[in-house]
Amino acid sequence: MSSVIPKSDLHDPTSSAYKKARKLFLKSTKNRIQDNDQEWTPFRAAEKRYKARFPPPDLSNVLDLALLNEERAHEVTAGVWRGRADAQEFREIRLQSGGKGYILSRIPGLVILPSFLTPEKQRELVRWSLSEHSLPPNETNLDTHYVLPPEGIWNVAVQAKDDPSREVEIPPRHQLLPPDQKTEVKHEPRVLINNTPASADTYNSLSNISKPPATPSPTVATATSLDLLPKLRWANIGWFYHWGTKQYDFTRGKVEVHSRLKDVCQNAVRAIPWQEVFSEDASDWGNEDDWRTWGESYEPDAGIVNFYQTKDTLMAHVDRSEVCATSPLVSISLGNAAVFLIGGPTRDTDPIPILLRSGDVVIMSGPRCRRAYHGVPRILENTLPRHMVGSIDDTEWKPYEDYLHSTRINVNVRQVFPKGFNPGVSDQ
Ligand SMILES: O=C(O)CCC(=O)C(=O)O
Ligand SMILES: [Fe+2]
Repeated sequence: MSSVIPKSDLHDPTSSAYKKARKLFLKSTKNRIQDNDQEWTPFRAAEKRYKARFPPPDLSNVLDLALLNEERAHEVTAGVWRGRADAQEFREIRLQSGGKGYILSRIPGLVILPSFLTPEKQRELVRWSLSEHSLPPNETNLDTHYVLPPEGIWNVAVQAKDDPSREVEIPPRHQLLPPDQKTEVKHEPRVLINNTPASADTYNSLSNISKPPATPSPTVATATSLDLLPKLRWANIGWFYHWGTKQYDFTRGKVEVHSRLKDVCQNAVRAIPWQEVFSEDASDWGNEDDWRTWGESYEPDAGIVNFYQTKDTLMAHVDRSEVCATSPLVSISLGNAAVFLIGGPTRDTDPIPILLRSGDVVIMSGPRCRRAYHGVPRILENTLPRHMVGSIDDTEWKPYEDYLHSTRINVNVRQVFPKGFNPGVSDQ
Protein backbone atom coordinates (compact mmCIF):
# COMPACT_ATOMS: atom_id res chain seq x y z
CA MET A 1 0.00 0.00 0.00
CA SER A 2 1.28 3.46 -0.82
CA SER A 3 2.37 5.38 2.23
CA VAL A 4 1.79 8.83 0.77
CA ILE A 5 -0.28 10.74 3.28
CA PRO A 6 -2.82 12.93 1.54
CA LYS A 7 -2.25 16.58 2.40
CA SER A 8 -5.12 17.82 4.43
CA ASP A 9 -5.55 21.38 5.45
CA LEU A 10 -4.13 20.87 8.92
CA HIS A 11 -0.99 19.20 7.59
CA ASP A 12 -0.36 21.76 4.86
CA PRO A 13 1.62 24.80 6.15
CA THR A 14 0.35 26.97 3.28
CA SER A 15 -3.35 26.34 4.07
CA SER A 16 -5.54 28.72 6.00
CA ALA A 17 -6.52 25.96 8.50
CA TYR A 18 -2.83 25.44 9.37
CA LYS A 19 -2.20 29.18 9.73
CA LYS A 20 -5.25 29.57 11.94
CA ALA A 21 -4.19 26.65 14.19
CA ARG A 22 -0.67 28.11 14.41
CA LYS A 23 -1.98 31.53 15.37
CA LEU A 24 -4.22 30.05 18.07
CA PHE A 25 -1.34 27.97 19.37
CA LEU A 26 1.02 30.95 19.60
CA LYS A 27 -1.65 33.02 21.32
CA SER A 28 -2.45 30.32 23.86
CA THR A 29 1.22 29.66 24.72
CA LYS A 30 2.40 33.28 24.77
CA ASN A 31 2.43 33.74 28.54
CA ARG A 32 2.98 30.15 29.50
CA ILE A 33 5.99 29.22 31.56
CA GLN A 34 7.93 26.55 29.71
CA ASP A 35 6.81 23.10 30.78
CA ASN A 36 9.66 21.00 32.02
CA ASP A 37 9.67 17.82 29.93
CA GLN A 38 11.74 15.96 32.47
CA GLU A 39 9.06 16.13 35.12
CA TRP A 40 6.48 14.22 33.14
CA THR A 41 6.06 10.51 33.52
CA PRO A 42 6.37 8.62 30.21
CA PHE A 43 2.59 8.17 30.18
CA ARG A 44 1.94 11.89 30.69
CA ALA A 45 4.50 12.76 28.00
CA ALA A 46 2.69 10.50 25.52
CA GLU A 47 -0.68 12.04 26.44
CA LYS A 48 0.69 15.52 25.81
CA ARG A 49 2.17 14.45 22.48
CA TYR A 50 -1.10 13.04 21.10
CA LYS A 51 -3.33 15.74 22.57
CA ALA A 52 -1.43 18.55 20.86
CA ARG A 53 -3.53 20.63 18.47
CA PHE A 54 -0.49 22.29 16.96
CA PRO A 55 1.53 21.04 15.32
CA PRO A 56 -0.73 18.01 14.74
CA PRO A 57 0.71 14.83 16.27
CA ASP A 58 2.90 12.47 14.32
CA LEU A 59 1.23 9.04 14.29
CA SER A 60 4.16 7.09 12.87
CA ASN A 61 4.61 5.20 16.17
CA VAL A 62 0.92 4.41 16.44
CA LEU A 63 -0.05 0.82 15.65
CA ASP A 64 -2.75 0.94 12.96
CA LEU A 65 -3.81 -2.63 12.20
CA ALA A 66 -6.45 -1.54 9.68
CA LEU A 67 -3.54 -1.04 7.28
CA LEU A 68 -3.17 -4.82 7.08
CA ASN A 69 -6.64 -5.24 5.63
CA GLU A 70 -7.20 -4.15 2.03
CA GLU A 71 -10.94 -4.07 2.58
CA ARG A 72 -10.38 -1.16 4.97
CA ALA A 73 -8.41 0.92 2.47
CA HIS A 74 -11.26 3.42 2.16
CA GLU A 75 -11.19 3.95 5.94
CA VAL A 76 -7.48 4.65 6.20
CA THR A 77 -7.20 6.78 3.08
CA ALA A 78 -10.14 9.01 3.99
CA GLY A 79 -8.96 11.96 6.06
CA VAL A 80 -5.42 12.54 7.22
CA TRP A 81 -4.96 10.29 10.18
CA ARG A 82 -3.16 7.01 9.90
CA GLY A 83 -0.59 5.14 11.91
CA ARG A 84 1.63 2.31 10.77
CA ALA A 85 1.20 -1.43 10.73
CA ASP A 86 4.87 -1.89 11.68
CA ALA A 87 4.90 0.61 14.55
CA GLN A 88 4.94 -2.14 17.19
CA GLU A 89 5.81 -5.81 17.35
CA PHE A 90 2.75 -8.05 17.36
CA ARG A 91 1.71 -11.64 16.73
CA GLU A 92 -1.30 -12.70 14.69
CA ILE A 93 -3.74 -15.24 16.10
CA ARG A 94 -6.52 -17.06 14.24
CA LEU A 95 -9.95 -16.57 15.73
CA GLN A 96 -12.37 -19.44 16.05
CA SER A 97 -14.82 -17.29 14.09
CA GLY A 98 -12.39 -17.23 11.14
CA GLY A 99 -11.09 -13.67 11.54
CA LYS A 100 -7.76 -12.44 12.85
CA GLY A 101 -6.68 -11.13 16.22
CA TYR A 102 -3.40 -9.60 17.36
CA ILE A 103 -1.41 -9.83 20.58
CA LEU A 104 1.57 -7.81 21.78
CA SER A 105 4.36 -9.52 23.73
CA ARG A 106 4.85 -6.41 25.90
CA ILE A 107 1.32 -6.59 27.30
CA PRO A 108 0.19 -10.18 27.87
CA GLY A 109 -3.60 -10.37 27.95
CA LEU A 110 -4.21 -7.53 25.48
CA VAL A 111 -5.98 -8.80 22.37
CA ILE A 112 -6.91 -6.54 19.46
CA LEU A 113 -9.67 -7.64 17.09
CA PRO A 114 -9.68 -5.14 14.19
CA SER A 115 -13.09 -4.77 12.49
CA PHE A 116 -14.58 -7.55 14.61
CA LEU A 117 -18.01 -5.95 14.12
CA THR A 118 -19.71 -5.81 10.74
CA PRO A 119 -20.95 -2.39 9.58
CA GLU A 120 -24.54 -3.52 10.37
CA LYS A 121 -23.56 -4.51 13.91
CA GLN A 122 -21.73 -1.20 14.40
CA ARG A 123 -24.85 0.74 13.42
CA GLU A 124 -27.02 -1.47 15.60
CA LEU A 125 -24.83 -0.78 18.65
CA VAL A 126 -24.78 2.97 17.96
CA ARG A 127 -28.60 2.98 17.80
CA TRP A 128 -28.81 0.86 20.92
CA SER A 129 -26.38 2.97 22.96
CA LEU A 130 -28.23 6.22 22.24
CA SER A 131 -31.91 5.41 21.82
CA GLU A 132 -32.31 2.31 23.99
CA HIS A 133 -29.58 2.50 26.59
CA SER A 134 -29.10 6.17 27.58
CA LEU A 135 -32.33 6.38 29.58
CA PRO A 136 -33.69 5.08 32.90
CA PRO A 137 -32.95 2.84 34.68
CA ASN A 138 -29.44 3.45 33.35
CA GLU A 139 -27.73 6.49 34.81
CA THR A 140 -25.97 9.09 32.65
CA ASN A 141 -23.65 11.96 33.63
CA LEU A 142 -26.52 14.39 32.92
CA ASP A 143 -28.75 12.86 35.62
CA THR A 144 -26.64 14.35 38.42
CA HIS A 145 -27.58 17.89 37.41
CA TYR A 146 -30.82 17.64 35.40
CA VAL A 147 -34.20 15.99 35.68
CA LEU A 148 -34.21 14.28 32.31
CA PRO A 149 -37.35 13.19 30.47
CA PRO A 150 -38.07 9.45 30.84
CA GLU A 151 -37.58 8.88 27.08
CA GLY A 152 -33.91 9.79 27.50
CA ILE A 153 -31.95 12.69 26.10
CA TRP A 154 -31.41 11.16 22.66
CA ASN A 155 -35.05 10.43 21.79
CA VAL A 156 -36.20 13.87 22.92
CA ALA A 157 -33.41 15.66 21.04
CA VAL A 158 -34.20 13.77 17.80
CA GLN A 159 -37.84 14.83 18.02
CA ALA A 160 -36.86 18.43 18.78
CA LYS A 161 -34.53 18.56 15.80
CA ASP A 162 -37.22 17.23 13.53
CA ASP A 163 -39.91 19.54 14.90
CA PRO A 164 -38.73 22.49 17.08
CA SER A 165 -42.21 22.85 18.57
CA ARG A 166 -41.57 19.54 20.35
CA GLU A 167 -38.46 20.82 22.15
CA VAL A 168 -38.71 20.57 25.94
CA GLU A 169 -37.31 22.48 28.90
CA ILE A 170 -35.15 20.33 31.12
CA PRO A 171 -35.07 21.61 34.71
CA PRO A 172 -31.94 21.58 36.86
CA ARG A 173 -32.07 19.02 39.65
CA HIS A 174 -31.03 21.46 42.39
CA GLN A 175 -34.48 23.07 42.04
CA LEU A 176 -35.97 19.88 43.46
CA LEU A 177 -33.93 20.02 46.66
CA PRO A 178 -35.76 21.10 49.82
CA PRO A 179 -35.36 24.88 50.40
CA ASP A 180 -32.88 24.52 53.28
CA GLN A 181 -30.50 22.54 51.05
CA LYS A 182 -31.08 24.53 47.89
CA THR A 183 -29.60 27.88 48.77
CA GLU A 184 -26.56 26.75 50.60
CA VAL A 185 -23.57 25.99 48.41
CA LYS A 186 -21.99 23.09 50.18
CA HIS A 187 -18.33 23.33 51.02
CA GLU A 188 -17.96 19.94 52.56
CA PRO A 189 -14.45 18.84 53.39
CA ARG A 190 -13.18 16.89 50.44
CA VAL A 191 -13.41 13.22 51.22
CA LEU A 192 -10.28 11.39 50.28
CA ILE A 193 -11.16 8.80 47.67
CA ASN A 194 -10.26 5.39 48.95
CA ASN A 195 -8.49 3.99 45.95
CA THR A 196 -8.03 0.49 47.29
CA PRO A 197 -8.23 -1.94 44.39
CA ALA A 198 -11.24 -4.23 44.75
CA SER A 199 -10.50 -7.89 45.46
CA ALA A 200 -12.12 -10.78 47.30
CA ASP A 201 -10.29 -9.60 50.46
CA THR A 202 -11.30 -5.93 50.26
CA TYR A 203 -14.83 -6.57 48.95
CA ASN A 204 -16.64 -6.39 52.30
CA SER A 205 -15.00 -3.22 53.57
CA LEU A 206 -15.34 -1.46 50.19
CA SER A 207 -19.02 -2.45 49.99
CA ASN A 208 -19.64 -0.82 53.36
CA ILE A 209 -18.19 2.59 52.50
CA SER A 210 -20.93 5.21 52.44
CA LYS A 211 -21.90 6.17 48.86
CA PRO A 212 -24.02 9.32 48.99
CA PRO A 213 -25.60 10.61 45.76
CA ALA A 214 -23.59 13.29 43.93
CA THR A 215 -24.65 16.86 44.74
CA PRO A 216 -26.46 18.64 41.89
CA SER A 217 -24.73 21.87 40.87
CA PRO A 218 -26.54 24.94 42.29
CA THR A 219 -25.56 27.03 39.26
CA VAL A 220 -26.99 25.10 36.30
CA ALA A 221 -29.93 26.66 34.51
CA THR A 222 -32.86 25.14 32.63
CA ALA A 223 -31.67 23.70 29.31
CA THR A 224 -33.11 22.22 26.13
CA SER A 225 -32.50 18.68 24.92
CA LEU A 226 -30.44 19.99 21.99
CA ASP A 227 -28.22 21.95 24.44
CA LEU A 228 -27.63 18.86 26.52
CA LEU A 229 -27.05 16.16 23.93
CA PRO A 230 -23.45 17.22 23.17
CA LYS A 231 -22.83 17.13 26.93
CA LEU A 232 -23.73 13.45 27.23
CA ARG A 233 -20.50 11.77 28.35
CA TRP A 234 -21.41 8.37 29.75
CA ALA A 235 -24.21 5.94 30.48
CA ASN A 236 -23.86 3.23 33.10
CA ILE A 237 -24.15 -0.49 32.25
CA GLY A 238 -25.15 -3.19 34.78
CA TRP A 239 -24.12 -2.74 38.42
CA PHE A 240 -24.25 0.94 39.39
CA TYR A 241 -20.88 2.65 39.60
CA HIS A 242 -20.42 5.31 42.31
CA TRP A 243 -18.06 7.95 40.94
CA GLY A 244 -17.47 9.69 44.29
CA THR A 245 -15.82 6.64 45.83
CA LYS A 246 -14.78 4.92 42.58
CA GLN A 247 -16.53 1.77 43.78
CA TYR A 248 -19.67 -0.08 42.70
CA ASP A 249 -22.76 0.48 44.82
CA PHE A 250 -24.15 -3.03 45.04
CA THR A 251 -27.03 -1.91 47.26
CA ARG A 252 -28.75 -0.41 44.20
CA GLY A 253 -29.13 -3.78 42.49
CA LYS A 254 -28.15 -4.51 38.93
CA VAL A 255 -29.61 -3.76 35.52
CA GLU A 256 -29.20 -6.81 33.26
CA VAL A 257 -26.65 -6.30 30.48
CA HIS A 258 -28.72 -6.17 27.28
CA SER A 259 -28.53 -9.44 25.32
CA ARG A 260 -27.54 -7.54 22.16
CA LEU A 261 -24.40 -6.34 23.90
CA LYS A 262 -23.76 -9.46 25.95
CA ASP A 263 -23.81 -11.60 22.78
CA VAL A 264 -21.19 -9.42 21.08
CA CYS A 265 -18.91 -9.60 24.13
CA GLN A 266 -19.33 -13.35 24.60
CA ASN A 267 -18.75 -13.98 20.89
CA ALA A 268 -15.50 -12.02 21.09
CA VAL A 269 -14.29 -13.87 24.20
CA ARG A 270 -15.25 -17.28 22.74
CA ALA A 271 -13.53 -16.55 19.43
CA ILE A 272 -10.11 -16.15 21.04
CA PRO A 273 -7.71 -19.13 21.32
CA TRP A 274 -6.70 -18.24 24.90
CA GLN A 275 -3.92 -20.84 25.08
CA GLU A 276 -2.07 -18.78 22.45
CA VAL A 277 -2.51 -15.63 24.49
CA PHE A 278 -1.46 -16.95 27.89
CA SER A 279 0.65 -20.08 27.48
CA GLU A 280 3.88 -18.05 27.68
CA ASP A 281 2.62 -15.57 30.26
CA ALA A 282 4.76 -15.52 33.38
CA SER A 283 2.57 -13.03 35.30
CA ASP A 284 1.35 -13.90 38.74
CA TRP A 285 -2.19 -15.19 38.38
CA GLY A 286 -2.50 -16.02 42.09
CA ASN A 287 -5.07 -18.78 42.28
CA GLU A 288 -7.17 -17.28 39.53
CA ASP A 289 -5.64 -18.72 36.37
CA ASP A 290 -9.14 -19.07 35.09
CA TRP A 291 -8.58 -18.32 31.39
CA ARG A 292 -9.07 -21.94 30.40
CA THR A 293 -12.76 -21.68 31.26
CA TRP A 294 -13.58 -18.18 29.96
CA GLY A 295 -15.36 -19.67 26.95
CA GLU A 296 -18.12 -20.88 29.30
CA SER A 297 -17.71 -18.77 32.44
CA TYR A 298 -17.27 -15.23 31.07
CA GLU A 299 -20.37 -13.28 32.07
CA PRO A 300 -20.35 -9.47 31.72
CA ASP A 301 -22.33 -7.63 34.39
CA ALA A 302 -21.12 -3.99 34.44
CA GLY A 303 -19.57 -1.27 32.33
CA ILE A 304 -19.98 2.10 30.74
CA VAL A 305 -20.82 3.62 27.39
CA ASN A 306 -18.44 6.54 26.80
CA PHE A 307 -19.49 9.32 24.42
CA TYR A 308 -16.52 11.42 23.29
CA GLN A 309 -16.84 14.65 21.35
CA THR A 310 -13.79 15.25 19.15
CA LYS A 311 -11.96 17.42 21.70
CA ASP A 312 -12.56 15.11 24.66
CA THR A 313 -9.87 12.95 26.21
CA LEU A 314 -9.79 10.21 28.83
CA MET A 315 -6.89 10.55 31.26
CA ALA A 316 -4.63 7.66 32.23
CA HIS A 317 -6.37 5.37 34.70
CA VAL A 318 -6.67 1.77 35.89
CA ASP A 319 -10.04 0.05 36.11
CA ARG A 320 -9.65 -1.65 39.47
CA SER A 321 -13.11 -1.48 41.01
CA GLU A 322 -13.96 -4.98 39.80
CA VAL A 323 -13.39 -7.80 42.29
CA CYS A 324 -12.18 -9.99 39.44
CA ALA A 325 -8.86 -8.60 38.20
CA THR A 326 -8.37 -11.06 35.33
CA SER A 327 -11.66 -11.65 33.52
CA PRO A 328 -11.87 -10.05 30.04
CA LEU A 329 -12.88 -6.42 29.72
CA VAL A 330 -14.38 -5.98 26.25
CA SER A 331 -14.00 -2.53 24.71
CA ILE A 332 -15.88 -1.68 21.50
CA SER A 333 -15.03 1.36 19.34
CA LEU A 334 -17.70 3.05 17.20
CA GLY A 335 -17.71 6.23 15.11
CA ASN A 336 -14.60 8.38 14.84
CA ALA A 337 -11.20 6.78 15.45
CA ALA A 338 -8.96 7.44 18.47
CA VAL A 339 -5.45 7.02 19.79
CA PHE A 340 -5.54 4.58 22.70
CA LEU A 341 -2.54 4.32 25.05
CA ILE A 342 -1.80 1.31 27.21
CA GLY A 343 1.21 0.90 29.48
CA GLY A 344 1.94 -0.89 32.75
CA PRO A 345 1.29 -0.88 36.51
CA THR A 346 2.33 2.78 36.95
CA ARG A 347 2.53 5.87 34.73
CA ASP A 348 6.27 5.24 34.52
CA THR A 349 5.84 2.57 31.86
CA ASP A 350 6.07 4.07 28.38
CA PRO A 351 2.66 3.27 26.83
CA ILE A 352 2.03 1.64 23.45
CA PRO A 353 -0.11 3.85 21.18
CA ILE A 354 -2.80 2.02 19.19
CA LEU A 355 -5.16 3.54 16.62
CA LEU A 356 -8.68 2.24 17.20
CA ARG A 357 -11.27 2.56 14.44
CA SER A 358 -15.01 1.94 14.23
CA GLY A 359 -15.80 -1.76 14.64
CA ASP A 360 -12.51 -2.63 16.40
CA VAL A 361 -12.75 -4.58 19.64
CA VAL A 362 -10.01 -4.57 22.27
CA ILE A 363 -9.89 -7.11 25.07
CA MET A 364 -8.01 -6.39 28.27
CA SER A 365 -7.55 -9.53 30.33
CA GLY A 366 -5.23 -11.28 32.77
CA PRO A 367 -3.47 -9.72 35.78
CA ARG A 368 -0.98 -7.57 33.84
CA CYS A 369 -3.21 -6.03 31.21
CA ARG A 370 -6.41 -5.77 33.23
CA ARG A 371 -4.74 -3.46 35.72
CA ALA A 372 -2.48 -1.56 33.33
CA TYR A 373 -2.70 2.21 32.96
CA HIS A 374 -4.53 3.23 29.81
CA GLY A 375 -6.29 6.25 28.34
CA VAL A 376 -7.52 8.03 25.23
CA PRO A 377 -5.57 11.26 24.60
CA ARG A 378 -6.99 11.96 21.16
CA ILE A 379 -10.14 11.51 19.12
CA LEU A 380 -9.17 11.76 15.45
CA GLU A 381 -11.53 14.15 13.71
CA ASN A 382 -12.98 13.38 10.26
CA THR A 383 -12.44 9.64 10.54
CA LEU A 384 -16.06 8.52 10.42
CA PRO A 385 -16.00 5.59 7.95
CA ARG A 386 -18.36 5.68 4.99
CA HIS A 387 -20.39 2.73 6.29
CA MET A 388 -21.51 4.99 9.16
CA VAL A 389 -22.70 7.63 6.72
CA GLY A 390 -26.31 6.94 5.73
CA SER A 391 -27.78 6.34 2.34
CA ILE A 392 -30.85 8.15 1.06
CA ASP A 393 -33.03 5.09 1.65
CA ASP A 394 -32.21 5.05 5.33
CA THR A 395 -33.54 8.36 6.62
CA GLU A 396 -33.91 6.87 10.10
CA TRP A 397 -30.09 6.76 10.30
CA LYS A 398 -29.62 10.48 9.57
CA PRO A 399 -29.74 11.76 13.20
CA TYR A 400 -27.15 9.16 14.17
CA GLU A 401 -24.90 10.14 11.30
CA ASP A 402 -25.16 13.84 12.21
CA TYR A 403 -24.24 13.07 15.80
CA LEU A 404 -21.41 10.71 14.88
CA HIS A 405 -19.61 13.29 12.72
CA SER A 406 -18.26 14.82 15.93
CA THR A 407 -18.34 11.71 18.15
CA ARG A 408 -16.60 8.51 19.15
CA ILE A 409 -18.55 5.95 21.19
CA ASN A 410 -16.79 3.35 23.31
CA VAL A 411 -18.77 0.53 24.92
CA ASN A 412 -16.68 -0.79 27.79
CA VAL A 413 -17.95 -4.01 29.36
CA ARG A 414 -16.64 -5.79 32.46
CA GLN A 415 -17.19 -8.76 34.74
CA VAL A 416 -17.18 -7.64 38.37
CA PHE A 417 -17.11 -10.98 40.19
CA PRO A 418 -14.98 -14.03 39.56
CA LYS A 419 -16.79 -17.27 38.84
CA GLY A 420 -18.30 -18.75 42.00
CA PHE A 421 -17.92 -15.56 44.11
CA ASN A 422 -20.93 -14.84 46.31
CA PRO A 423 -21.38 -11.07 46.62
CA GLY A 424 -24.10 -11.52 49.25
CA VAL A 425 -26.39 -9.00 47.53
CA SER A 426 -29.50 -9.41 45.48
CA ASP A 427 -29.04 -8.67 41.79
CA GLN A 428 -32.70 -8.06 41.10
O1 LIG B 1 -12.57 4.74 25.13
C1 LIG B 1 -11.80 3.80 25.28
O2 LIG B 1 -11.30 3.20 24.31
C2 LIG B 1 -11.41 3.33 26.67
C3 LIG B 1 -12.40 3.66 27.74
C4 LIG B 1 -11.95 3.23 29.09
O3 LIG B 1 -10.80 2.98 29.32
C5 LIG B 1 -12.91 3.13 30.21
O4 LIG B 1 -14.10 3.39 30.03
O5 LIG B 1 -12.50 2.75 31.32
FE1 LIG C 1 -10.56 2.13 31.28
